[in-house]
Amino acid sequence: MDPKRKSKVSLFDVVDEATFTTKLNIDDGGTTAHGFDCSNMSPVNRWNGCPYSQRYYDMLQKRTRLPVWHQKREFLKALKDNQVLIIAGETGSGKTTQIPQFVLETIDVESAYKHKRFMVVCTQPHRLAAMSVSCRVAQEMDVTIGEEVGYSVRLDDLISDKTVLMYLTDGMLLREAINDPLLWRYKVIILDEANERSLATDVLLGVLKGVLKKRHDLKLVVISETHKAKKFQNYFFGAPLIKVPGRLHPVEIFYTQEPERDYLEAAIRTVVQIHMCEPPGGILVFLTGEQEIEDACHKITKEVSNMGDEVGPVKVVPLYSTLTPLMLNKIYEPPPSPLTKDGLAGRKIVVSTNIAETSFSIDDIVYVIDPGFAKQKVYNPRVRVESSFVSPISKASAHLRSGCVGRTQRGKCFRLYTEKSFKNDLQPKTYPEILRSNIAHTVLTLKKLGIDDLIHFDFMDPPAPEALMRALEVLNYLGALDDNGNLTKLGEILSEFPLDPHIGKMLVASSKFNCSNEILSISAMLSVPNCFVQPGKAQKASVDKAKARFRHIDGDHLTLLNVYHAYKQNNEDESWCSENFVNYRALKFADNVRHQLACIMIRLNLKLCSTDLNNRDYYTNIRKALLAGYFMQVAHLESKGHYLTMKDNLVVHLHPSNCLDHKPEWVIYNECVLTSKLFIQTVTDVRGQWLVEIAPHYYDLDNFPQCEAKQLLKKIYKKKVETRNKTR
Ligand SMILES: Nc1ncnc2c1ncn2[C@@H]1O[C@H](COP(=O)(O)OP(=O)(O)OP(=O)(O)O)[C@@H](O)[C@H]1O
Repeated sequence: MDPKRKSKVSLFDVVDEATFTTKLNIDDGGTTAHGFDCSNMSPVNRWNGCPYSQRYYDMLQKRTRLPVWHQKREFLKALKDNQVLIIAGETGSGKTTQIPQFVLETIDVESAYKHKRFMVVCTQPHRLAAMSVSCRVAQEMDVTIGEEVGYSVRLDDLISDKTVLMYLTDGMLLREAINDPLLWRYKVIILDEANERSLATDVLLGVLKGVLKKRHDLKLVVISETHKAKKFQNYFFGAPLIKVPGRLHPVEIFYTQEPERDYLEAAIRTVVQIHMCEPPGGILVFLTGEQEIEDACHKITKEVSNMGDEVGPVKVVPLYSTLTPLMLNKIYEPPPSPLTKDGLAGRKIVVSTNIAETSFSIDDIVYVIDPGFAKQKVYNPRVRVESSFVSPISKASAHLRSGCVGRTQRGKCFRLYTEKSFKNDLQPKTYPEILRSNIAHTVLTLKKLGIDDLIHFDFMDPPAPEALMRALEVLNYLGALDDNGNLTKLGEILSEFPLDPHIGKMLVASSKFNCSNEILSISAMLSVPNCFVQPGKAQKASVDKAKARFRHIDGDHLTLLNVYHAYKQNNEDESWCSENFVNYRALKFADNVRHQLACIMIRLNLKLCSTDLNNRDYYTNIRKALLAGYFMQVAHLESKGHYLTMKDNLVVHLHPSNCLDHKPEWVIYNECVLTSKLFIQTVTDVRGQWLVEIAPHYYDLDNFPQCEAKQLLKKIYKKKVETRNKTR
């Protein structure tokens, strides 16, 4: 080992803050603006033995101005004295980037490398946050991303055996616990944004509570927004709480006089008004989804450019979870310069989903526009379908949004709803994901972790008994759990896929149906929200024409397969994508997902194979494999012209976006969406006899409600018996 790497610091010895540089702006007494003594800092990076770069010093100077720096000593002392610690603070105080680095200072470099363990992990609810924060922290530590600092997210990671700090999604840590139940690789676990209460965070909390009892050397730091910190304190037996001040300047809140009829139009109008009338400063607009955000960015840019020299230039930046870290960096860039020397100031406008409420803090934002809506995932256990709805946000969410300004200067928040509506209509808080999600995959993970007594598992907020029962039932029908609720061999396999168990089942079945290559592509395409670009109304006809080129008359899954094949045949070419209105980034992402899923299949010894394209069973085999995963999401065309879902008997309609050229008697579907009616989306034509062939245990007529489909299935069963008798 490089002797320069040697450190005398052992775990939880508080490192003296006197580790700074003379290259900082130091006052005469050798201290920084915060009074730290910088005179005896080593000029060599203890992690890689290299001299620090100038960028390191520049960043360090900024870091020392973050509110959390004032509490470094207090934090390290509390961490030394306690097994669990709760940190609460407003967004932008430096928790995500600095706390893990403070913890690292307590780690002995030599033993870190000797034991080849990741010492510190910090979880994030969003993959984009994990990827981007790790890059930022690698820069702050003056090391290469993927070496000393890395990330691990679903289907992607960048780590090495040198990694000592890893940012990862909470779901990934949960998966790690499957193979390493006591998480021996970690010395300190930091659960960041715990207040978001993602499904995986909630399960992790329960799992970690158990691990902490068995591993007294493990430390846990839970980072939360101030209002929810008390709940974490209570959950962890009164663990100490450190409050970090965040917002330092007042924020004025404005409401509309009357409710807005069209929140999107109102948001764009408000952006333009602010840009025309308010002093310089960035604008953050909250909208609900990727397509809406892209449209809004387009419209804002157009409206501002129509105004010519009357206003300064704008840089409009989207922010949503499927961006790449490189694209995300734009949110931190400065506003555009004035067009001429004496021209009007430029402005940065970030248009984001609610991901910006907690996961990203952008310092130069002065104005927030909050239309009061967000896309929420809701699971209906009765019909076993998870859907996304645009719904009003909670008061807690509105508070977080207004908290995105005011840290570096005074700010303004424009709520596009009335004060009365804020007071009377918004519910106090957003319900944790565990109370509104399909928990089948979570139950599978818990079973794999050896947690059988789910009723008594220490959930912070236990899921509804109906949701739990539904999850157990679904897993039983899929063959992942036996009738006693124990994990089967297939369940073990399905738990290896970081995906909904229906997709896992489809992948496993696809090897038997000789079409796993195709099902891999379809599964990957299902993991991206929209593979087509949807520009404004003007181009709708051209987009529809382009889409028609990929259309497969038997359904949307096969159309997705056609899009993927065309993308590969055209050498993943970006300009081909834009000519055909195919979302290049989405396809690139899907391709990566496909690669990762293929690796899992190879590891599990599942055959990668295809039926010959000229064989007439090519598409039939694919449709059968789809049904093997989705046999619980089937609808039948009733004589009255609508569809009825199997067993639940819900009246549904084919979504107008479907690619079918006919109304099949039976269809499988991926989602149910409620707009003007209840629609089924992403549908494919299947045959009635396949239902009884592939899922006879589910289509057992003794347990089937009366409906037209039951009569048909009876006939199919009868015919099957007759054919069998004939062939005997
Ligand atoms: N990738 C990045 N590029 C530039 N600046 C960044 C980046 N990531 C974070 N920052 C800046 O670092 C500072 C600290 O951010 P940090 O995320 O640690 O705060 P936080 O208290 O954890 O806030 P949040 O709750 O929003 O995550 C902020 O000024 C932020 O703007």
